[in-house]
Formats: sequence, C-alpha cells, structure tokens
Amino acid sequence: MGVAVLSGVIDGLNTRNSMSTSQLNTDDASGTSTPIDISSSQAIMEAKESCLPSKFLCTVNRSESAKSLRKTFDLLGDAGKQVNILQGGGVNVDAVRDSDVVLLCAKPQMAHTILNEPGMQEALANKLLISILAGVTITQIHSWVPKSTKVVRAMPNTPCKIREGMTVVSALPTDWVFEKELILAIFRSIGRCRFLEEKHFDACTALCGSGPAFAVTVLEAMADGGVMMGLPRAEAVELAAQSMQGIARMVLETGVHPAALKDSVTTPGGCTIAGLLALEDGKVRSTMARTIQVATSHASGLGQAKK
Ligand SMILES: NC(=O)C1=CN([C@@H]2O[C@H](COP(=O)(O)OP(=O)(O)OC[C@H]3O[C@@H](n4cnc5c(N)ncnc54)[C@H](OP(=O)(O)O)[C@@H]3O)[C@@H](O)[C@H]2O)C=CC1
Ligand SMILES: O=C(O)[C@@H]1CCC=N1
Repeated sequence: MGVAVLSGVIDGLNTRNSMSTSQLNTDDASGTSTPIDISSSQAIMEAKESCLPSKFLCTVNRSESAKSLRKTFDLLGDAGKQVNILQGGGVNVDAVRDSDVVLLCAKPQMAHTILNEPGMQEALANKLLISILAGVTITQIHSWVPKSTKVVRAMPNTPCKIREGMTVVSALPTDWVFEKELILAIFRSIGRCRFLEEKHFDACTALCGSGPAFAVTVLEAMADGGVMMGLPRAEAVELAAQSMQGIARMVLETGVHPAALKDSVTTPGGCTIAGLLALEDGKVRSTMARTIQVATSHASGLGQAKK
C-alpha cells in the first residue's frame, strides 16, 4: 500500500472480523504481558471498538496494484467493501483531505515527494500521520508537514497479514489519550502492539520488521536438514514451522526464559545436546546477533540522503 488512509473515525462498523488469542495477551500501552483473561480483555476490546476507523481509503501508484488490492479486499465480503482503492493523479491529496488518520506506507525515498504533492500541506493540517517508513525519523517528517500534524512512527511486520504481527509504535506524549487508543485499536487488530522510544526504532526495524525474513531462513534450513535425512519437503517444512511457532508461543505465553525452555528438552547424553553442540560449532548465536546488529546499522541509513 502506498499512502493508506483511514478516515471517518466514528462508531459502528469496522473491518475486523476475527481475533486470535495472542492479541489478548498485552493489555497496556507498554505491551506488558499479563496472564490471559479472555473475558475481561474482550470487554476492554469491545469498549475500544469505538476507536476503530470505519471507512478506509487506500491509494497506490499503478492500476495493476489497484486491481490486485480490490480483489484482496473483495475476499473479505462486506468488511472489504469499506475499503476504497484509489489510483491516479491527485488521489493521495484527495484521500488525505477526506481522512482523520493517515498511514504512510510507501518506500522511504518516496515520502518527501508524496508529502509535497500540491495541496498536501493543507490536507494534512491537524491530522494524525502514522509512518511505517524504515529509517525516516519523526524530526524529518515534521520538517515536511504542517506544525499541526501529529506524527507517529510504527514498525509492523509481514505476519500482520494473518493478524499475528508485531508492531512497535514510537512513544506518544502523555496527553495523546485518544490517539493512543486509536493506534492500539488499529495495530492490535493485526497482532501485538508495543510502544517504545524512537531511539530504538532502527533495532526494532531489524528485529521486528526484518526479523520474519531471518526466522524463516532458519526455518528453511531446519527443513533442509529434514529433507537431507529423507523427510518429504512439505512435511519437513510443516514440522519445522510448527516447532518454531510452538516454542515462540511458549516464550510469549509462559514468560519462561528461552534458555530454560532449551534446557527442558535437553536430555543428558541425548540427541538434542548432540545437535545443539553442532549448532554452536556454527556460531549460530553470534551470527544471529550480528545479523540484527548489521540490519540495525543499515536501517538507520534508509531514507537518509546518500553522503
Ligand atoms: N515489507 C515489510 O515487511 C515492511 C516494510 N516497511 C516499510 O514499508 C514501506 C513499504 O515497503 P514495502 O511494502 O516493502 O514496499 P512495496 O514496494 O511493496 O510497497 C510500496 C507501495 O507504495 C506505493 N506507491 C509508490 N508510489 C506511490 C505514490 N506516489 N502514491 C501512492 N502510492 C505509491 C506502491 O504502489 P504500486 O504498487 O502501485 O507501485 C506500493 O503499493 C517502506 O517504507 C518500508 O520501510 C515497514 C515494516 C515492514
Ligand atoms: O527491508 C526493508 O527495508 C524493510 C524494512 C523492514 C522490513 N523491510
């Protein structure tokens, strides 16, 4: 999506049609984990339903993208009909003018051009602008929009597509009470949401934005090992994926330290410790940690002028 614009923040309809329990597991703005109490969390969510936008305008650049997105939203039935896809000259400004909340989702290098389209400054006045652009700072965005525009950064990830995402949002001023509820309502409908200071955003971009690519590479490598030992490919991928999902959910839902979960499956003299030693020979810990370090450094350069 390019500039995805959410508008008409009023009571009533919203496009959310399903919720997974993982979303019920963080209940305050810091995202602190608490024991799951579905009944009370449900009540909180229902009370917050009124914060959800009920009308959505989504702009893209190419007509092929518009058609493809239309098909995607049509699959949602009535909920999908609330989303209008706009494409062509001037649609970004029209969409922003008709909206209360603006989600900026284009490539970092496009942001300045989009925010400087004729009429955009007036359209953005007093709006909440949520940018998912990697590496583009709030200070930079503030310099491109009117003073009255409220600017927030968010870093979601691809599992948002199945409502299992992780979104980090930049810390808000304490008096942005409505904005905070609105942001939580939007991003909790597609997974977990946590607020963190903007200074952590490059690390969040690496760990949470890029993290799914790193994790799925490990998953693929585990499946390759299974295939090497004779497992059919599809089953090897399923076994690796469910094993990774299962242990990740145990970390989130029990709060037990990952090392303790590793120890709990490691029988003395058994095959797990044999495999773990081979893994350590490959320096997997420093390789993974350095991966995040390198991606963080790279994220800080995105959206910045080349020196
Ligand atoms: N991919 C990820 O997992 C994550 C990405 N991000 C950030 O999201 C942003 C987008 O990345 P990604 O989704 O990978 O990129 P894509 O290329 O998939 O999406 C970019 C979108 O911007 C649209 N676009 C381009 N120019 C315009 C314009 N002038 N007006 C309106 N729309 C326009 C494109 O439309 P069209 O298709 O018609 O060209 C396309 O839909 C980046 O800033 C990235 O840093 C953040 C978190 C995670
Ligand atoms: O690789 C990128 O630039 C984007 C940012 C986070 C995930 N993908």
